[in-house]
Amino acid sequence: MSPVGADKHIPAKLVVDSKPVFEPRPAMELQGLAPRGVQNTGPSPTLSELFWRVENAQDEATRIETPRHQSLDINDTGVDSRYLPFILSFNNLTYSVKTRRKISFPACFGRAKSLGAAAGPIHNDPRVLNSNTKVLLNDICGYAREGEILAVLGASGSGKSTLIDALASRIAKGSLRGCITLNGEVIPSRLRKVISAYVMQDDLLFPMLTVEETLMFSAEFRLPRELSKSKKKARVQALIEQLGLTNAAYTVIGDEGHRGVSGGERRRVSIGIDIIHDPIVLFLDEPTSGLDSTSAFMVVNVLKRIAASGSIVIMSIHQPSFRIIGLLDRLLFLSRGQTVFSGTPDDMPNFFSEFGRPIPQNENKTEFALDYIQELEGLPGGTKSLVEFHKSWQQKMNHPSTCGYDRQGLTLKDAIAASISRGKLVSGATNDASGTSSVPTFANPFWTEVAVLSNRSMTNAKRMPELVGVRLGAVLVTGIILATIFWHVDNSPKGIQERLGFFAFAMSTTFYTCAEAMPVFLL
Ligand SMILES: Nc1ncnc2c1ncn2[C@@H]1O[C@H](COP(=O)(O)OP(=O)(O)OP(=O)(O)O)[C@@H](O)[C@H]1O
Repeated sequence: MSPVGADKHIPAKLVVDSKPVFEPRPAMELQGLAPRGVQNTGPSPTLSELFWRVENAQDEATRIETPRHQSLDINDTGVDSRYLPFILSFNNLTYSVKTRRKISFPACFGRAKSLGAAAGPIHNDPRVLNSNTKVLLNDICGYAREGEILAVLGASGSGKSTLIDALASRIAKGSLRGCITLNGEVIPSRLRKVISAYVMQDDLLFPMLTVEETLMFSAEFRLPRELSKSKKKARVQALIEQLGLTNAAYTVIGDEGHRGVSGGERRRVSIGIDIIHDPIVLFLDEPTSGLDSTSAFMVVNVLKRIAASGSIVIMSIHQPSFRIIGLLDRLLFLSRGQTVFSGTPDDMPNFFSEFGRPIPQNENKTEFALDYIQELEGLPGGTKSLVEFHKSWQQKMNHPSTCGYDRQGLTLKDAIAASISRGKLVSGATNDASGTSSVPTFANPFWTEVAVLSNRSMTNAKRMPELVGVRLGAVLVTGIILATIFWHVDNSPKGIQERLGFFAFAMSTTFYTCAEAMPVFLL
C-alpha cells in the first residue's frame, strides 16, 4: 500500500468509446485557496496530499508508515498501483410514487370537472400515469466522472432533488428501477452510502461554534477513533485551507442574534463537515441556493477543487451564472422527471440549433435552455419533442456510457482500495481480522458518537447562557407547578393513584422536552 499522496500513475489515455475518460487535471487558478507553502503552478493538490503535507510537517517519522485508516479489506484485495479513475453511471432510472386517491362526492362532480379544466397544464404532465401513480423520474441516464462536476438543472419541481436523492440511496428501497454502477459494477446501496457524502440544501450548524470547532467535532464523529487527535487536527487544517476558510477559521458560525461567518462561508462549512472523510462521490442539493453570485462562484470553485482531488461531484443547481458554467463539466437538464439535455456546456449550442432553436449569441446558455424548456412545458405537447430529440441526438453522437469502459482488469474493489491507499475515504476503512468483506457504515461505536454529540451540544450551550437560563427556568417553573399540584400526597389508595398520575405527567413532560431538543442535538 503506498503512502498517502504517493505518485499516481495516470494512464496516458484511458478511453471510453472515442472520448478520454480522464484527462490530466488542469492547474486551477484558485486565488487564496492554495495551502500555504504549496505552489499553484502545478496540478491542484488533492485533499489527501494537503493532509499528507501537514502531517509530514508535524511528524516526519510517520511519513512512510501506512496509517491505519487507509487499509480496506474487501475480500483481501491487493492494492493495485494502476490508477483507475472512477466513473459513476446511471441507466434507465425510474422512480414512481403512489399518490393518494382523491375522494369525490357525486354532488361535487360539476365542481371537480371545472377545477380539472382550470388546471390545464396538469393534463400535460407526463409524470401523472393514472389517478394514483406519479412518475417522478422517467428513464434517466447519464454518467459522472472522477475529477468532474455533473450539474443537474431544471425548473422547480422538475425532479433535481429526487434524482440526487436516488443516486445517493436516499429514497425508499425497491421503489427505484434502473441501475447505478461505479466503474461498470453495480454498487450496493450500503457501499454507495459509505463511499459517498450528501450535503443538504440547508445549513444545519451550531451557531456558537467556530468554523474550526465545527469541523473538529465532525472529524471526531466521522473519523475512526484510532486516528490520533493530532492527525484529526491536521486533517481539519488541510480542509480549512481547501475550503478557503483560513480567515474565518476562528469565527463563530452565528445566527440571527449573533454575527458570524458569511452565507457563502457557512455553506462551505456545511460542505466541509460532510467531506471530512474525503468521500469518493459527493452529492449536493442546490449548494448555491440563497447565495449571491460571488459566494455561489466561490462555493462551486471549492467543489471544482474537491473534484480535482479525485472525487465525483454531482449537484443540483438553479440558474448558474456565466462564470459558474465555466466550472461545470457536464450538465443534465430535467423537465418533469425526464431528460431534455445531457452533455457538456459546449454541446449545448449544437444541440439546440439542431433542434431548431439556436441559442442567441451572448446569451447565458443555461438560462436560455431553462426558459425554453419552461415555454415548451406550457404548450399542449409539453417537452415530448425535446425529450425524443435528445434520445436520437444521444444515439447520433454516440455519447459514451460505461459499456465501453476500459477497466484495465481492475475490479471496483481494487479501485476503491487503491483510492483509499491514496488517502480517500478515511472513515470507512478498517482491517477485518476475519478477512471477509468489511466496509463499516459507521466510523465509531454508538457511545463514542453520543459522547461527541453531547460535547458539541454542551460547548454550544455554554456560549448561549441566556438560552440555557430560559430553558432551565421553564423546567423549574414546570417542576414547581407539578409540586404544588401533588403537594403532600397521602398514603391512601387515592394518594397512590395521584403518585401514578404524577409519574405519568413527569415522564411525558420530560419526553416531549427531550424530543424537541433531539433534532438540534443530532444535526
Ligand atoms: N413523495 C412524493 N409524492 C408525490 N410527489 C412528490 C413526492 N416527492 C416529490 N414529489 C414531487 O416530485 C416533483 C419533483 O420534486 P423535486 O423536489 O425533486 O423537484 P426539484 O426539481 O428539486 O425542485 P426545487 O428546485 O423546487 O427543489 C415535485 O413536483 C414534487 O412535488
